[in-house]
Amino acid sequence: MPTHEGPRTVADHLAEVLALVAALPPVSVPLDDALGLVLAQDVTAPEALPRFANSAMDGYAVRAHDVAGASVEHPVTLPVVLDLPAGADAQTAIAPGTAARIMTGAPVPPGADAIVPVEATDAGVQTVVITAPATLGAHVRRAGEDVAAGAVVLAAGEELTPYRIAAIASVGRAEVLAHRRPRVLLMSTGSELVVPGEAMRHGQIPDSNSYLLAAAARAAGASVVRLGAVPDDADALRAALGADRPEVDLVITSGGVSQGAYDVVKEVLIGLPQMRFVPVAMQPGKPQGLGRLEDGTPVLALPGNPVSAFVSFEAFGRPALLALRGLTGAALHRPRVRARVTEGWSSPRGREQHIPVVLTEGEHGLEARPAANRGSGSHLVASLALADGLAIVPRDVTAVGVGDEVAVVRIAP
Ligand SMILES: Nc1nc2c(c(=O)[nH]1)N[C@H]1C(S)=C(S)[C@@H](COP(=O)(O)OP(=O)(O)OC[C@H]3O[C@@H](n4cnc5c(N)ncnc54)[C@H](O)[C@@H]3O)O[C@H]1N2
Ligand code: MOO
Repeated sequence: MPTHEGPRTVADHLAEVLALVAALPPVSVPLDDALGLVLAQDVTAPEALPRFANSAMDGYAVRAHDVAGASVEHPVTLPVVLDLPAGADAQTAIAPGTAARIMTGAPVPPGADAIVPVEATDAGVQTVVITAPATLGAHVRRAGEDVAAGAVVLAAGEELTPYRIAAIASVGRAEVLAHRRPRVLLMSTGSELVVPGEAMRHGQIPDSNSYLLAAAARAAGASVVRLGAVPDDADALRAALGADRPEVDLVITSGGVSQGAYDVVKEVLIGLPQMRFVPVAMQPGKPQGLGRLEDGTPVLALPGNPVSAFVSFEAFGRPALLALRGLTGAALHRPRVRARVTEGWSSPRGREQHIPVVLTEGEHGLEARPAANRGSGSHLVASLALADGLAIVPRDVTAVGVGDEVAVVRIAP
C-alpha cells in the first residue's frame, strides 16, 4: 500500500466511499413505519382514482339541462328524490326533472351530470329551489382524473415523504417494499474526551463529535448506535470494533487518523487488508480513512477536529448513508445555492475548502459570511451552531473577497 500518495480530490474520494456501499435489501413495511424509507418497487394504481365520479361540493346533483335557465328572478324548483351523504352507494339513476341532495365526496348518481352548490339553493329537503344555472360537469370530480388504472403512482427509488405515503394509501396499499433503514455505529476516540456534563480535569473536553455525528446520521435517515468516546488505547478500540460490536451496515469513527503518536484508529485499522488512510485535498477534512473491517462492514474513519468531522460527514458519510437507503445520483447530495460574500476569508491553495457560513437574504439575493468570526479553524465547534451552509471554495482559489459569488451547500432549511 502506498503510504505517501498525493492528496486525492473530494470527488475521487467520494467515489471510493460510495463503492463501499450498496442499497440495503428491500423489506415489506407498513405505511405507518415507511416515512423516510426509499421505495424499492414501483407502486401502481390497481384502479382509477377517483374510483367513481363524485361531488366536489355539498349541494344537489341535477341534470344541467334542467337548471340551464335558473336565476334569482326565475328559480327552478325540483323534487329531491335521493339523499346522498359521502359513502352512499348511489346506483339508482335520477330521472329528468329531479334532483338528489348530495354531500362532498358522495358518488354522483347515474342520470345527474352537474352539481349545484347548496349556496345557490334554498337547501330544501323535499323540494329544492335552485337560483343559479349549472354547466355540464360542474363540481363533478370525474373517475380517473387523478390517476388512470394501472398508472405508476410512485416510482422505485423515491423517498417516502408524507404526501407520497398518502398517494400510496389512496390506491389501497397498506404496505410497501422499501429498502431497510441503515444502522450505523458511531464512536469518537480520544483519551481527552469525557461524557458531556461530567467533571473534567485540565486537558479534558466533552465529547461533542459522537453527538454531532449521531444527530447528523439520524437526520440522514439512519438508525444510530452511539458508542461515545473510546480512549486512545489500541486494545480498547479493538474491543469496540470486535466481534461483540452491534450488527451495523456502516461504522463511522472520529479522531485518531492523523500523524500523532496516539492516533489509535489509524494504528489499529491500518493493518486490515481492506483499510486505507489517505489525504484528501479538502480543508478541513484532509486525513481520511476508509475501507472494511474483517467481516466486510464498511468503515469511514473521519478526522477528530469537530468541524473536520462534520464537514467529512457531510461530504462522505451522508452520501454513503443515503446510498445505503437506496437513493442514487443527485439525490445523494444536498441542494447548492449561490450566494454573494459579505465578509472575505482565505482558503489554502490546493485544497477544496468547505467552510461553515451564515446565509442571509440580502437586497440582491442570498449573502454569505463565515460562521466563525476567526475564519476557518477546524476546532471552532460552537460556530457550527450558527451555520446555515458550507461554502465550497475551489482548490485553486486562495482568497474569497467581498462581492465574490460562492456555491453553498445548504445544511439548514
Ligand atoms: N503533524 C500533523 N498533525 C496534524 C495533521 C498533520 O497532517 N500532521 N493534520 C491535522 C489535521 S488537518 C487534522 S483534521 C487533525 C486530525 O486529527 P485526528 O483525526 O487524529 O484527531 P484527534 O487528534 O483525535 O483530534 C483532533 C482535535 O479534535 C478534538 N476532538 C477529537 N475528538 C473529539 C470529540 N469527539 N469531541 C470533541 N472534540 C474532539 C481533539 O481534542 C483535538 O483537539 O490532525 C491535525 N494534526
Ligand atoms: O484537514 Mo484538518 O481537517 O484541516 O482540520
